[in-house]
This record gives sequence, structure tokens and C-alpha cells, in this order.
Amino acid sequence: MSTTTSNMQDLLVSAQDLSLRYGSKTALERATFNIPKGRVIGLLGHNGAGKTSLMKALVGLLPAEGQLQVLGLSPRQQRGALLEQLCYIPDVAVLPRWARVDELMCLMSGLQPRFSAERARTLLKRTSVGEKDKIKNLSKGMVTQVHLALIAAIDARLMILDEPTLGLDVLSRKNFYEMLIDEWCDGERTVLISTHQVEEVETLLSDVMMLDEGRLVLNISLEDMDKRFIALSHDPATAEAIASAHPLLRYRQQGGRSAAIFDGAPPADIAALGERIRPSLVDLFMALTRNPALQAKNA
Ligand SMILES: Nc1ncnc2c1ncn2[C@@H]1O[C@H](COP(=O)(O)OP(=O)(O)OP(=O)(O)O)[C@@H](O)[C@H]1O
Repeated sequence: MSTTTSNMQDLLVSAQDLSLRYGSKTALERATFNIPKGRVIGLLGHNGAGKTSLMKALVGLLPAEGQLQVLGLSPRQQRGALLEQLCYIPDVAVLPRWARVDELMCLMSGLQPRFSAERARTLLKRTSVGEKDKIKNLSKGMVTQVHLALIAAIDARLMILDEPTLGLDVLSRKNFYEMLIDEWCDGERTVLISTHQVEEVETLLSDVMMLDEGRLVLNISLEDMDKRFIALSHDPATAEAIASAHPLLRYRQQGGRSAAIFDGAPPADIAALGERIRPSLVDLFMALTRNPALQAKNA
């Protein structure tokens, strides 16, 4: 997601040396990145990596050090204007249990000038939820679908979703992402989604941002990721030689073969020891971020 001056107007977010702190605790350390239009970006990181903090800063809920512009505005100083132009579902989002869906649509019409009730009705038709249904009578998956229908009915350029499918079963997650991609993403709008379901979102994403303990360790399109990172599937007997070339990660594939991921092409003699395969997003995620559970086990 690198940019040149000529496409600056296509940038929805521009952050330079962005740091976020809670007192002495640093949640994000000097992150520099741009978010252009027309992307589906996965924000990945282990628990506590800084995903929610970053999203909060983007919507002006957290003060930031460094420079940050979202839709050309300062999230802290121009928050009112910003919130009219972006949609956000926080990780703690709830809809009022007492309300009917049509009442929420009415509320949204009053609160959000870019909300279209007609559009929300169209989106709701994709779900099994009726306009007269009360939130308290809906399942968790249905509530999430209603939430997305309400938010996606806002004519915005940027959507920020903090773990939107948490607690949903696989079918509800699939429905959620289908509605998001079919009904909201149009090649111009961008959505930033944080999730722990790395494997599941890989096919949806155009880009990935990875955070590791408050550091932005990767910010790349999936296309460039495929070009840059190279995995070698190899026989366990060649493990020592492969290790000598300092791969980012060595792991065992299904079926017992070994594999190693390299940042860039390994030396030709090493490459000749294995067969080039595509590293999955999960493998790369494991290679670039620390895994606290594994660390604890190995301690
Ligand atoms: N209100 C707060 N006060 C102090 N520290 C906080 C606060 N909120 C978050 N932190 C700390 O900031 C760091 C980043 O937290 P954050 O919630 O952004 O991570 P996350 O990647 O969203 O994690 P998760 O996947 O568990 O939701 C963590 O070390 C966390 O303990």
C-alpha cells in the first residue's frame, strides 16, 4: 500500500509515526501507513497487539501522537464531521434489546444524514430478519446481520469493523462477509476488519496489516505478499541446510513434509533443495508475529 503524490487524493487514511499510549503502556509504536480507497484490509494481531486501539484512534476515540488524517480530517479535532463520513462497529457493539428493527432504522435516519432506510430494507431482505422483529428475540448471528445492514446503509467511504464476527458460527460468519463484500464494497470504498479468523478471511482480503505487540510488522497487498514471501516445501532430511539460510519460519505441513518461509528468494542452492509453494496468510502470520501461547509452552 505504498503511495505516490499523484494518488494522494485516493488516500482515506494517512498515518505517520503514529503512537498510542495508555499512560506508560504503549499500544502502538510509531506506525506509518496509508490506506487507499477500494481495499478490503485485514488487521491481524494476537490478543493485545493493538488492533482495537488503532481502530479507536482512527475514529477519534483515542488521542494519538504523530500525524493522523482520516478522510482528510483530524479524528480528534474534527470528529463530528468524520463520523458523518465513516461507519464503525466497535468490538463492544450492542443494539438496544428493547428496540424493533424498524425503530432502529428510524433512529439512524435521524442521527446519520448519509443513512438510507430504503437501502437498509434492501439489505435486510438478505437476512431472515423482519422489520418488525425485536432485537431481544433475535439470535446473536441475526443481530450482527441487522447491525451490518444498518451500518452498510450509510453512504460512506470507509468502514471500520472491530472483530465483527466474534461469537458467530461458521455459517453466520459466511453470511456476514458475503453481505459485506456484495453490498458494501464497490471498488471505491474501503473496509478495515480486525479478526482472529485469519484463515477464513484470506480469500476476502486485498491487503493485510499485521501488528505484533504494538508494532506494525507488515502492511502489504496479498498480491505483493505472494511475490515477496517464498515458502519451500522440503524433505525433513534437508532441514539443517534450509535452516542455515535463516528462514522466517520453519513448520510442518499436512502430510508430514517440512516447509520454510523466506522473506525474498532464498539462495539458489537452498531453493534447489525444495519445491516452491505459496505461504498461506496463517503461516506468514505465525512467522511474523510472536505467539504468546507457544512462548509460554516453550518457556
Ligand atoms: N483502557 C486501557 N488502559 C490501559 N491499557 C490498555 C487499555 N486498552 C488497551 N490497553 C492495552 O493496550 C494494548 C493493546 O490493546 P488492544 O485492545 O488495542 O489490543 P487488541 O489487538 O485489540 O487485542 P484483542 O485481540 O485481545 O482485542 C494491550 O497491552 C492492552 O492491555
